[in-house]
Amino acid sequence: MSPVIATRGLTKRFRDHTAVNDLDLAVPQGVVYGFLGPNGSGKSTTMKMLLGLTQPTSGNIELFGQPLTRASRAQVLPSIGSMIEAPAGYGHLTGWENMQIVRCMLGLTDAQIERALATVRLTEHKAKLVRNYSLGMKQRLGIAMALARDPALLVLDEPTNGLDPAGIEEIRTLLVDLAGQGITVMVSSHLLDEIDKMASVLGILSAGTMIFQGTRTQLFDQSLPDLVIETTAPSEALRCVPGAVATSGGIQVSGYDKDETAALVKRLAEADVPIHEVRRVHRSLEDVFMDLTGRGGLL
Ligand SMILES: Nc1ncnc2c1ncn2[C@@H]1O[C@H](COP(=O)(O)OP(=O)(O)OP(=O)(O)O)[C@@H](O)[C@H]1O
Repeated sequence: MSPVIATRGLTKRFRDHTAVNDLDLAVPQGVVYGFLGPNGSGKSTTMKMLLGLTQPTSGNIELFGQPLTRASRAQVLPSIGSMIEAPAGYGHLTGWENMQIVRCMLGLTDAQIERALATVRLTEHKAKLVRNYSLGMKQRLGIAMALARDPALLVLDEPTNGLDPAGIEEIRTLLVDLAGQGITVMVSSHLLDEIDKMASVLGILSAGTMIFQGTRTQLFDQSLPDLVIETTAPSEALRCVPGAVATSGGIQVSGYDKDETAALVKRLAEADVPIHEVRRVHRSLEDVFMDLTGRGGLL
């Protein structure tokens, strides 16, 4: 199946600054795609280009297998719900009144509005003024606005921004549910933790460039956990293993694959270094990111 979003060489320059550089996105159907990167890495700019809100400097965009052009825009965009930057909503109107504006603009029915509010669990708060909503409720109203048109694709820019852990969990559950119903969800965040728990495919941006795209497992596969070798003779072991560092009870070394590990163990054994244990260090996704970004860190 062709991806719901596919870009080739997507690039956006603002004067002499390249905000998005040669991006090849591939967002499969029916997944939560986590679009991750630090502030200023180009996530919003990319999403705006996908929605036809800003023109790429170069490159191509395909949505639902169709090139995004001026001519195809009117056909394709109604299938996409979006929330870019701060959630929409007039504070002096109620949630319901805000949704009515969306209904009128998009020519929707009251039933669609009711359903969207129910999906984000705002039905019982729909008569409240939006300025009295919590941040989480405002975010959910923004998502309801994006959902009202029954989109096949949702594009959400930082929908968990500023939420407390319970609010994040609520949005996470909602987005995973929507993907379960076949809606493709592209969601950006600058926080690794928020994305990791909901996305099955990750795209990671750093300074406008995609440094990784794939599943979480593929991400882990790209990174080799450090090896820890327990020995009672760390000084001898260090002499045999260039680049190793001493740890309590042994030495630690990075970048050894399976074959290299076997050769290393053989070398240590031949040098009569007593080996009590050889193990991989447990790694968090955060560690893997650190590796990818050259220990400079992503976030
Ligand atoms: N209209 C614009 N004119 C000039 N530069 C811009 C414009 N929009 C974005 N930029 C620059 O492009 C880069 C990428 O910005 P963008 O907002 O896409 O990043 P982001 O990853 O979404 O970050 P954030 O989470 O902070 O919004 C930044 O350096 C930003 O200053």
